[in-house]
Amino acid sequence: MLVMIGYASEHGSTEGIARRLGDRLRAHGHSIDVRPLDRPVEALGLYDVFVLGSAVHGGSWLREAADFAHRETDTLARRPVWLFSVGLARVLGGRFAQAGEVPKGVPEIMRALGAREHRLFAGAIRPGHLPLFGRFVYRAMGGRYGDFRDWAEVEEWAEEIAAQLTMVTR
Ligand SMILES: Cc1cc2nc3c(=O)[nH]c(=O)nc-3n(C[C@H](O)[C@H](O)[C@H](O)COP(=O)(O)O)c2cc1C
Repeated sequence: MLVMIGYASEHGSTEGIARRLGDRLRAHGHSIDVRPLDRPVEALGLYDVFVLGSAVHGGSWLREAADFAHRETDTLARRPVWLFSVGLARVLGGRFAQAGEVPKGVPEIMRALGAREHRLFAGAIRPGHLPLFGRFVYRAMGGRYGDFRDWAEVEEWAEEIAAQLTMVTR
């Protein structure tokens, strides 16, 4: 299968997860293109399968990921699609978790594309990612800094997708 793994990543942690998913799926013999969603993708119709992910900012996907999903709905809806988000809600809990596991706009995208699943992965944050005032607010809300990505969980999900791909025919 020719699989496109598309990502929207402000500071690289979502890109890292996209690349790790790609490595695992490649090990199952699939051809993988890992591509940023803020650049044009040619010949989208050639892909058999899509895995699309975005960092979560302000409770939503980054604009380029949502724009891509809306712009390419016709093509994507004809293929198996898996979605993932990368955020800190689950890691930090409390007020951060109140926004929920599914970012704003993602349920609508799932429905429009007929996506098979949405996963929320833990991401990473450093003080330099936030403006000074943002750092102050983040600390006051009990926020912590670090790389919380759970690579075993990411690889497990890739294995689950790989298992389902054995049942996908073009
Ligand atoms: C400005 C900013 C806003 C963020 N807003 C949220 C949010 O609303 N919900 C959440 O779970 N994580 C939020 N995060 C955490 C990021 O989603 C997390 O750090 C993620 O790993 C970033 O991915 P990236 O490195 O690919 O950009 C925010 C981070 C930044 C820098």
